[in-house]
Amino acid sequence: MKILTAAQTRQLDQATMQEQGLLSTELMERAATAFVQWFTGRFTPTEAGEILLLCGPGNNGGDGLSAARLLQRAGYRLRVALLPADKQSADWQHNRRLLPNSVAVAGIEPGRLPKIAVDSLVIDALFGTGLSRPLTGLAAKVVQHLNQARARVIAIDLPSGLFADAPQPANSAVVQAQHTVSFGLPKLAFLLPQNAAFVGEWEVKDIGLSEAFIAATATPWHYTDAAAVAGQLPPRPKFSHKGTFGHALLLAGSRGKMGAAVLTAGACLRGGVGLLTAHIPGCGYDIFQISQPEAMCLTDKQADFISELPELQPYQAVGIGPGLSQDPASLAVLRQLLKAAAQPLKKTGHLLPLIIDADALNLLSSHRALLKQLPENAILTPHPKEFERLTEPARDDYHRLELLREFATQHRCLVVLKGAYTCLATPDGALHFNSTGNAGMATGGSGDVLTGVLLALRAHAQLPAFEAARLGVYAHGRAGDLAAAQTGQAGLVAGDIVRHIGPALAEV
Ligand SMILES: NC(=O)C1=CN([C@@H]2O[C@H](COP(=O)(O)OP(=O)(O)OC[C@H]3O[C@@H](n4cnc5c(N)ncnc54)[C@H](OP(=O)(O)O)[C@@H]3O)[C@@H](O)[C@H]2O)[C@H](O)CC1
Ligand SMILES: [K+]
Repeated sequence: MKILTAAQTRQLDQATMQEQGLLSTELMERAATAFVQWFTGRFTPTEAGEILLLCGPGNNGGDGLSAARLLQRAGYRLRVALLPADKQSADWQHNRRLLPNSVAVAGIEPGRLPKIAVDSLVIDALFGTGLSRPLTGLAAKVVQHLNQARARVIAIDLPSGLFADAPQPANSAVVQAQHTVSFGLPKLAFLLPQNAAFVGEWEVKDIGLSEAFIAATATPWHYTDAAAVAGQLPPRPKFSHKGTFGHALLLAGSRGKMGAAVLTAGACLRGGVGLLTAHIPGCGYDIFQISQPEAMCLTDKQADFISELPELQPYQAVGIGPGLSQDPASLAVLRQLLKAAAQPLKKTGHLLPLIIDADALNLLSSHRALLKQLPENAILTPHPKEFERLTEPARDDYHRLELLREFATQHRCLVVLKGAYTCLATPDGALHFNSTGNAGMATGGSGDVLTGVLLALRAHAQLPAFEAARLGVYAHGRAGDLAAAQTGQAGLVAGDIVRHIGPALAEV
C-alpha cells in the first residue's frame, strides 16, 4: 500500500471525483459514512452519552457535520461546537444546511470554550490534511482545553494540529486522540513513535479512492500489509530436496550470549532453509548441538568468541552478528567476510547475500571505513540506537527517516530499522513500513529471530533481496502476533516467535 503526502491526497480526491463522476459532497458522504460505521461498531448510543463534535472550517469539519447528521439519525445524542473562521468550505456549508435543528450547534468563543466532562466522547473534526501551519490562537486554545479534559477523543482523518507528512514545531498544539479513523491510505505521521500520543490507535477506512491515480503516483513511502507479501514465498516443489532451499552459514554467539546463536538458528530453520551451518565459539558446542539438532555446527579455535571465517564456498547466504562480541578477532572475521563477499560467487555469478546484525553492526560503526566494502544488497538490521551509531543522532523521527534513506542509497544496501513499524529502506530510496508485530516483541532475542528468518529467505535462490527482506520482516511480526495471541504480550519471549514462524509463513 502506498503512503501519499497531504498534497497528493488532495489530488487523489480530485482524481477520484473525475474518474467516478462524483460530486465532492458525495465523496465527503462516503468518508462520513465510513467514519460512522466505525463509530457505531465501537459505541452504542448509551455508551457514547452526549457526544461533543468539534468542527473546523474546512472539509475535515464538513466530514464532521455529515457524520453528526448520520449519528443523530442512528440515535446518538450530539452537540456541535464550531470553530469561527473567515470562510468555510463549500462542502462544509452544504452539510451545515443538512444538519437538523434538533442537533445543538454553538460557536466557540475565546472566553467560552465548550464544556468537556472527563471520559465523555469527543469527535475531533477541526483540521485534517488541509492543515497549512501550526495551530495558534483560538484553535490552539481549544486543542489544549480538549487535551486537558481527559475525554475519550476520536479524530476524523488526522488528530487536529498534526501534519500528515512532516514534523510540527516542538510544543505545537495537537489533539491527543485515543483513536484516529482515517480515509483511503495510511498517513506517514501515524507510523512514527513521536506521534503515538496524538494518533492513538488508528485505522484506515476504504472510501473507494481512485486506484489508477494511486498506482500512477510516485512516493518513497509504502506500507507492507498482507496483500503486499501474498504469494511471495516460493512454493516447495514436490521433487525438491534440502539443497533446493539453500545452505546458510551463521556466524554468531560468544560466551554468555550463545542464546542469540540458538535463537537465530532456530528462526532460520523455521524460515525454511534447506541446510544451516553455524560457526560458533568452542564454549557453545554442547549448548548449540543440544538445542538445535537440525543444524550443523563448526567450532572456532577460540573458546569465547569467533576468530576464524570458515570456507564460504558451500553457502548461499551468510548471517553475522547475533551475540558475536566485539572482540578484535571477531572484527577480523567481519573484515574477511566483507572482502570475500565483494567477489561474485563462482556458481551463480551473484554476490553472496549477507545479513548483518547486532555486534557486527557495532563493529561497522566503530570502523566506518568498512561500510564502503558492504556488498550490494547486504541487509543490515539495526534498532534505532545501532542505526544512529552507524550514522549520526537524529533530531526527530522524520530526520531519522532521511538518514535511513541516505544510508541505504549511499551504501547500496537494505536497512531494516527495527521498531513498532519496522522500516525497510532499499538502495533506490524507498521506505517500506511493516504492519505486523506488537509491543510484546520488545524483548531480548526478538531481533536475533528476525536475522534468522532473513537468513533463511536470502539463502533461497529464488527470492531477490528486497522481496526476501520485506517478507521476512512481515512474517517475523506476524509470528509475534500469533505468539502473543497465546502468551499475551507481557509473557512473550523470543522462542515463542520462533515457534510461530512456520504458521506465519504458511499464511502468506
Ligand atoms: N480522500 C480523503 O481523504 C477525503 C478527505 N476529506 C476530508 O477533507 C479533509 C481535508 O479538507 P481540507 O478542506 O483540505 O482541509 P482541513 O479541513 O484540514 O482544513 C482546511 C481549512 O483550515 C484552514 N487552516 C489550515 N491550517 C490552519 C491553521 N493552522 N489555523 C487555522 N486555520 C487553518 C485552511 O485555511 P488556509 O488559510 O490554510 O487556506 C482551510 O480553511 C481531510 O482531512 C478529510 O477529513 C473529504 O471529506 C473526502 C475525501
Ligand atoms: K481531525
